[in-house]
Amino acid sequence: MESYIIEEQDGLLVFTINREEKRNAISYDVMDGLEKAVSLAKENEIKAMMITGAGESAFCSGGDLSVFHQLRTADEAYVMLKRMSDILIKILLLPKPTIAVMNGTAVGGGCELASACDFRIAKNGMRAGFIQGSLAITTGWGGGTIISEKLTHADAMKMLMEAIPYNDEQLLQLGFVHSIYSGDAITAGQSYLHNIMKLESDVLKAYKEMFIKKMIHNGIEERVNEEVNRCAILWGEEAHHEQVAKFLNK
Ligand SMILES: CC[C@@H](C(=O)O)C(=O)SCCNC(=O)CCNC(=O)[C@H](O)C(C)(C)COP(=O)(O)OP(=O)(O)OC[C@H]1O[C@@H](n2cnc3c(N)ncnc32)[C@H](O)[C@@H]1OP(=O)(O)O
Repeated sequence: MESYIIEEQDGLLVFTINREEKRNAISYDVMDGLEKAVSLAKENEIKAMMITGAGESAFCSGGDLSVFHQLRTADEAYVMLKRMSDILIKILLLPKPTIAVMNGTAVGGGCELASACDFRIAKNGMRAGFIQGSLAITTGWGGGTIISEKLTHADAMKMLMEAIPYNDEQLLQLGFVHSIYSGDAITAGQSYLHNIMKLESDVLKAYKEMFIKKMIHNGIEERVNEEVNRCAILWGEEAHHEQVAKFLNK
């Protein structure tokens, strides 16, 4: 089975992580798919991009720990973290509206992926959190930097430093989630974007570029690189490997 699905519906490019049995963890194959999707999303007939996960249980459980646990040193981790951070930057700076439809649990890198999107909507009952701190690392795909641009200082810091999952209502209050839905993920995403999709592509592009300019002015790319470097160093420490081993051996 393919680890991702890319489909187009009336100008909306939908990317679905298709690894339900692994709670839609991000593997190297999923990274390939995201790179392909972002490139397809640039085509003229695409007005907006949606990212979601297969099934009812998880949006994305972050990096695939069973694979990434083999990366032991800072240098080894850096290559993986940098690649995924480049993907997040591409999503962030895509001159089209993007939405993460969080159809279930989003933790670790799953929250980072959602952060790169302009809008985040959550299925009722889901939970999400930047739990990286509990694994003795920081966010390492750029998500910490990105969310510090989008939430208030205190809310972003609380989410990163508490490193716990929050429920849907708490996520709404923190400003991480913009709407709570019930039912089918793709329908919910289409419904959220309904009015936006009525506008001309050039209008959407002009608005999105205002936000892109601000982020670039704020040095987003350089700051994300710093995040990747610092996470890579923590990744190489024994404290991180011990926490991951605990999850894998549970
Ligand atoms: C690596 C990048 C880094 C970053 O920079 O951000 C990160 O992403 S760090 C965060 C990594 N993610 C995690 O620590 C989350 C780990 N997963 C969980 O805590 C839980 O699985 C869940 C997401 C809360 C879901 O819980 P539940 O519904 O009870 O499912 P299970 O725990 O039983 O999992 C089912 C199945 O899936 C495997 N799984 C889940 N998450 C991952 C993952 N991230 N990587 C690899 N495999 C994962 C889990 O091991 C189970 O497999 P089987 O035992 O073979 O069925």
